[in-house]
Amino acid sequence: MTVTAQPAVTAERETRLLASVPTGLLINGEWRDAASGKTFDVEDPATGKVLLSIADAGPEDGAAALDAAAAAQESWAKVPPRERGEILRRAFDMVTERAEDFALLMTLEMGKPLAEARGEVTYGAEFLRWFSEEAVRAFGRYSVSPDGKSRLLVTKKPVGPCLLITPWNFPLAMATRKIAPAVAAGCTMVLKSANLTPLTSQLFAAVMQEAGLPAGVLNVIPTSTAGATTGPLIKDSRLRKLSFTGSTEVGRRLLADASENVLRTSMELGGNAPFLVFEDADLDAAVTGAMAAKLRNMGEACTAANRFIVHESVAGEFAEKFAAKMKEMTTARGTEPESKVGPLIDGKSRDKVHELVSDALASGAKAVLGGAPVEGPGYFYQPTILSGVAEGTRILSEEIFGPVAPIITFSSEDEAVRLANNTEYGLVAYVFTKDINRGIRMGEKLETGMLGLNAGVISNAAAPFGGVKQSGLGREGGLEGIEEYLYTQYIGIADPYAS
Ligand SMILES: NC(=O)c1ccc[n+]([C@@H]2O[C@H](COP(=O)([O-])OP(=O)(O)OC[C@H]3O[C@@H](n4cnc5c(N)ncnc54)[C@H](O)[C@@H]3O)[C@@H](O)[C@H]2O)c1
Ligand SMILES: O=CCCC(=O)O
Repeated sequence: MTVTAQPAVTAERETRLLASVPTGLLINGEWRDAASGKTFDVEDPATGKVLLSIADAGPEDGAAALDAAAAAQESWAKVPPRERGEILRRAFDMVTERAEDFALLMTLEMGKPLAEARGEVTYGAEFLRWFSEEAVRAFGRYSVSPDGKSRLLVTKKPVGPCLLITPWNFPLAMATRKIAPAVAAGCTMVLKSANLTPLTSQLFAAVMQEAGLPAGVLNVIPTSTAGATTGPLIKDSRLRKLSFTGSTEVGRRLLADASENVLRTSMELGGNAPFLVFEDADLDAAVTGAMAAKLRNMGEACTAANRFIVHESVAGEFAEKFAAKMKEMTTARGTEPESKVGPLIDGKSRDKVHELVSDALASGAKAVLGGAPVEGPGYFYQPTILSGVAEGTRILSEEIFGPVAPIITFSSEDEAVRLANNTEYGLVAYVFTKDINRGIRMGEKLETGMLGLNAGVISNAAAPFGGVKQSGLGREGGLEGIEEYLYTQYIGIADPYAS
């Protein structure tokens, strides 16, 4: 495996890369037009220019994709686990070899700075490597019943055809985090990629084909009509699982739809992460962590720190040091070498960010830095810090999804915990303290699926990613990730000594 050097970004390279992206639907191993012949445009959020038009799946295409997945399920489940793992391992090598292509494509369609996109390639590819290793470890067990009169054989089997729905913010990693464990477990799939960033999934699906994935195992249906195209699939009895990553609002609706067939579901939903800085924290480390937890992906991450809850004795110094670092962050198209903060995904998202900031300012908060959209083309927003944000302000209860850090203060550990848990979300929390006992106590008291202790980014293919409360159900990655695509079957065996 060779990792490519970092070639310069030129208009020709962009054009060549875009020309290599399949623009059709992938159904039963073939790229084809939508039955309606319709296409939709994918835009560069930094310039508003159309990058590519791709096939726009409708209900008929969705049905064809599920037909293919259902038809391939039985034979795919019989493919030896080692072979499934080897396909994933080849895909890992191929994505790594084409890292620069994947990174540039993500920067073009999603906006993140190229350096961050490279980071996502590493992160996203790691799910392929991790699950290539997990494919051969879906162990069951054999035991003697407590009364000794029978034997218990417990096996793991693939759940069957899955519908995977992914968001726009991590175009590669959110796809590989679902596809890799499904492949490892022996499930077939229909992937509905995000309509704002479908291109990375298109290229990745082509890589999976090249890596040897049989026809029908992965079917890809980008669409501009998500509900109409995937709704019938969720109600089709051949579908056995829905794995969704996206907003809590949409997840809640899909869960209701999935209840009709009592579908197995995984839900990776929204977050409202608290970032706690205690009075004994190493403030420089806390600021480094805050920069990562806030500005990774321009704040467009479910794991983004949404509320900075800082002890009153260090809040002023923390805000000052944080602002000094934030000031160094240049907003520019992600392909520009100086870019540290790319554009937000679209005008609607930027308006929502500004609405939350304006509401906080009107409620008495102070802008330590920023506080407005960036003039000119693209959906850029100034890196922003707000201090003196009052409890109950909207910005503390809604996902910001932008480079904005509201600071609220506390005076006791109990108050910090109360503020942190005061949300319907429960994805991740960050805690900065030098007191290890306090760190452990926070792990016990904070209602989140994940905790970063003196760390601002904890995403890792080897770790179980997921939330509690309205942040979702199930886990992706880690030892747990493959379990989401397996069901347990128990076979009771009569006493082998009975005559
Ligand atoms: N917990 C996690 O792991 C995680 C990871 C990334 C993003 N997110 C969350 O995702 C959200 C941002 O992503 P988004 O704006 O793409 O979310 P979204 O809920 O709007 O869309 C997510 C996906 O669902 C599709 N969709 C929308 N309506 C649908 C419907 N009726 N039927 C079927 N599919 C439908 C979209 O086209 C997209 O592919 C944030 O809330 C963020 O926190 C969570
Ligand atoms: O947006 C949420 C996913 C972020 C991650 O996997 O680190």
